[in-house]
Amino acid sequence: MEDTTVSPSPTRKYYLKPPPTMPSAGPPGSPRPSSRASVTPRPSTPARPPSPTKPKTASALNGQIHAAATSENTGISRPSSPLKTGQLKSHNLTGPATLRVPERFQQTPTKVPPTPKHLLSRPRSQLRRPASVAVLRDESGSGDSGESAPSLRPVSSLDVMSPSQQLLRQSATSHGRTASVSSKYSTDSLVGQGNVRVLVRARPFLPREIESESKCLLSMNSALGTTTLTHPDDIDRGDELWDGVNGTPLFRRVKDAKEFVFDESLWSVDRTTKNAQLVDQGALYDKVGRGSLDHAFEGYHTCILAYGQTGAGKSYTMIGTDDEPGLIPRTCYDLFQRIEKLTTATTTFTVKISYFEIYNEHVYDLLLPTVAESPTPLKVRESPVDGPYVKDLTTYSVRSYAEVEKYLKRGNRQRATAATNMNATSSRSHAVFTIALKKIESDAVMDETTEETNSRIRFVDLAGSERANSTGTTGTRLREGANINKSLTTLGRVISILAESSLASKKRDIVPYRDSTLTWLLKDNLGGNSKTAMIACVSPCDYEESLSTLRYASQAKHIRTRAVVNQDFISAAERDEKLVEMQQTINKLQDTLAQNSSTHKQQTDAQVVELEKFRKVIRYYEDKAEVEEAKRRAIMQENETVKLHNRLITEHVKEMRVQATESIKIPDSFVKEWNSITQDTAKFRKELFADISNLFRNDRQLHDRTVHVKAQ
Ligand SMILES: Nc1ncnc2c1ncn2[C@@H]1O[C@H](COP(=O)(O)OP(=O)(O)OP(=O)(O)O)[C@@H](O)[C@H]1O
Repeated sequence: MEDTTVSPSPTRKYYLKPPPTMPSAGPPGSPRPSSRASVTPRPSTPARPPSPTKPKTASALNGQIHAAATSENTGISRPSSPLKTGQLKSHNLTGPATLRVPERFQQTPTKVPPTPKHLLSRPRSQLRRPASVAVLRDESGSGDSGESAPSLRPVSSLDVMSPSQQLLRQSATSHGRTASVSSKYSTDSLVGQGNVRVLVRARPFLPREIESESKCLLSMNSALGTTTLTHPDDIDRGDELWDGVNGTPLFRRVKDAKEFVFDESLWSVDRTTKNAQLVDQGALYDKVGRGSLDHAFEGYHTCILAYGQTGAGKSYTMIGTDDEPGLIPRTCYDLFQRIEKLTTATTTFTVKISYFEIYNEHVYDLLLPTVAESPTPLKVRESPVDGPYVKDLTTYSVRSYAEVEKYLKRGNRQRATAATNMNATSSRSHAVFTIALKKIESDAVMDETTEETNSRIRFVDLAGSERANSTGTTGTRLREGANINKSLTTLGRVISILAESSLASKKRDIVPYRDSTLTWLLKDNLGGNSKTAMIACVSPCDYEESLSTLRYASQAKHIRTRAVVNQDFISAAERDEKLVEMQQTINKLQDTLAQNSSTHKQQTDAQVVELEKFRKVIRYYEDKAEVEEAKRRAIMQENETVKLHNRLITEHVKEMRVQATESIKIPDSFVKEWNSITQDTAKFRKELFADISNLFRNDRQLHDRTVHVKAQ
C-alpha cells in the first residue's frame, strides 16, 4: 500500500523553484521509477528584497566571516541579496583586493522562531553544576558509548583534545612551543593521520514541537565540547534531585543524564541559552568547512558526513537554504575566492564536481541534464589507485561559484525527497557531492619542477535514521526507510569495527564495507586516505533518537584515518630522463617496424626468385621436349625412308633372283654381298628400334616431369 501521507505533487528541498515532475520510489533492485518521491508541496521561500552589497576588502571579508563565528548574535535581521557571478569576478588580483561578498555568505542571524518560555527552562541540575563536575569521561576504557557513569572522573581540557592534538601538543612542548588547542585541523595536517572529527549540532524546535510544548532535553558546553541529554521524565525535577537534604536526592532519577564529549558541541537551539553560544551556518563553516578546505588545498582528501535522525538538520547543515547557505555552498564559494587569490603564472587550479545519490541501494547521477522516466542505476567499480568509484558518473569542470550553484540546484532538485510525519521534505537517499581540486605548479622560467596535487572534498548528506512508527511510514516510504536503516546499520558496524581496532590497536577484523553501497563508496573516507569529519545532527526534544545518534557519533570519534598528501612531484631532470627513455622506446619500435617490413620484402623477393627458378625449369623441360619431339619425328621419317629403301632393295633382289634362277648363275661374291647387306639391314633395323623406343621413353619421362613441375 502506498503512503497516504504523500501528495502526488512534487517539491524539492531548500531551493526556490520546484521542478514540474519528480520520480517515485521503487523497491530495492528495481530501476528507480520516474517519480521516486512524491511530496507535499512546500511553499517556496519568499524572495527577499535585494539590498546593495557592500564592497569589502579581502581581509575585511575574512574578518567578517570570522566574526560570524565568534561574535554574539545581535539579533538584528539583515536582508540578503542573491550572489551574482559578476561580483565574484570583480576582484582585482593585483591591487588591493576588493570583494563584494554576497550577504548570505556574510554573518546572517539565524531565523530561529522566538523560543517559548517553557522551552527555555533548562534542567537546573545542569545549570547549577560547575563545568568541571559536569564534564565527565568514562575511565573504563571501553569507549563504546562515551556516556558518563557514576564512576566517572572530571575531564580536564587536555582530555577534550583528540589523541593527535595531544601528540602535537607534546611534541610542540618538547620543541619549546605550545600548540593551539583550537587549531585542530592544522594539527592533523602536520601529523598526517588523525581521528575522525566528530561535531554534534542541535537544531532549533520545529513549529510542531513548539505546538506540542516539547521540552528541551539537551544542554551543551561549547568550551568543553560536551553534550548532555536528560531523560524527559527528569526534566522538571532538577531542584529536588540535587537539593536533597544532606545531599540525599529526594527523587530517584528515571534515568541518569547522559553526557558525551565531542570535538565540538554546537548549539543551534536558541539564542538565549547562557552556557552555549549559538552556532549559525557561518559559524559552522568556520568550525568545520574552512579547515576542510585548507586541507584540500594542502592536497588531502577530505570528507564531511552529516548523520542523524530524520528531520534533525542534516540537509540544512549541508545544503542550507537560499538565505542561509550550508556547508557545501559556503565551501564552494570560499574555494573560488581562494583560487582567485592563489592563481599565478605558475600556479593554476582546476575544479570538477559530481553529485550522486544512493537510493534503495542503487546509485543515481544527480547532474544529468534531463531526468529519464526510469533512470538507470550506475555501477560501482574499484580502482587500485582511487578505490571504489561510480562508473560513468557525470563530472563537470567548473570555473566559478555561479556554475557550481547551478549544478548544485539541479542535483538538489533531482534528489529523492518525500513528506513523512517527522519531516515535510525528508531526504530518502544518501547524497554525495564531490569537488575534485587539482593544483598544478610549474616553474616557467627555470623549468625546474612540475608538481600536481589532487585532492577531493566530499560532502555526504545521509538519509535520516528513522523509526517506522515515529515517521508514520507505510508502503514505498517504509521500503525506503528499511533500505536507509540497513545501510546506516552497516555504516554503524563499519564504524564500530574501525573504532574498536583503533582503540585496542589490534589487527582489524574484516570491515564489512561491501555490505552496503554507501559504506563501499565511503571506504576511503572511513578507514583510509581521508581527513574526515562527522556532524551528528540532533533534535533538542527526542530522547531515544538523540541518544542513539550521540552513541553512534561517540563511536565514530575513535576511528583513525591515514590521510596522505596526494601529490605527484616530477623534477625537470626526471622528466627529461623520462622523455629520453620514451624517445628511445619510440625509436626501438620504429626500428622493429622497419625491420619487419624489410624482412617481409626480402621474404617476398626470395619467393619471386624461387618461382622464377621453377618457371625456368619448366621452360627448359618444355624446350627439351620440343627438341626430342623433333628428333623423334626425324627418326621416324628416316625410318620410313629406310623402310622404303628396304622394300625397293627386296623387290630388286627378288627380281634379280628370278633372273638369276632363270639364266645366270649368281656369282658367290654377289651372294656374299647379299648376305652382308641383309645382315647390315637387320642390325640397322634393330638399332633403329632401340633408338625409337628410347625416344618414346624419354618423351614420356619429360611429359611426366613437366606435369609435375606445373602442379607445383
Ligand atoms: N540549525 C538549524 N537552524 C534552523 N533551522 C534548522 C536547523 N536545522 C534544521 N532546521 C530545520 O529543521 C527542519 C528539518 O531539517 P532537515 O530537513 O535539514 O532535516 P534532515 O536531517 O535533513 O531530515 P531528513 O533526514 O528527513 O532529510 C527544516 O525545516 C530545517 O530548516
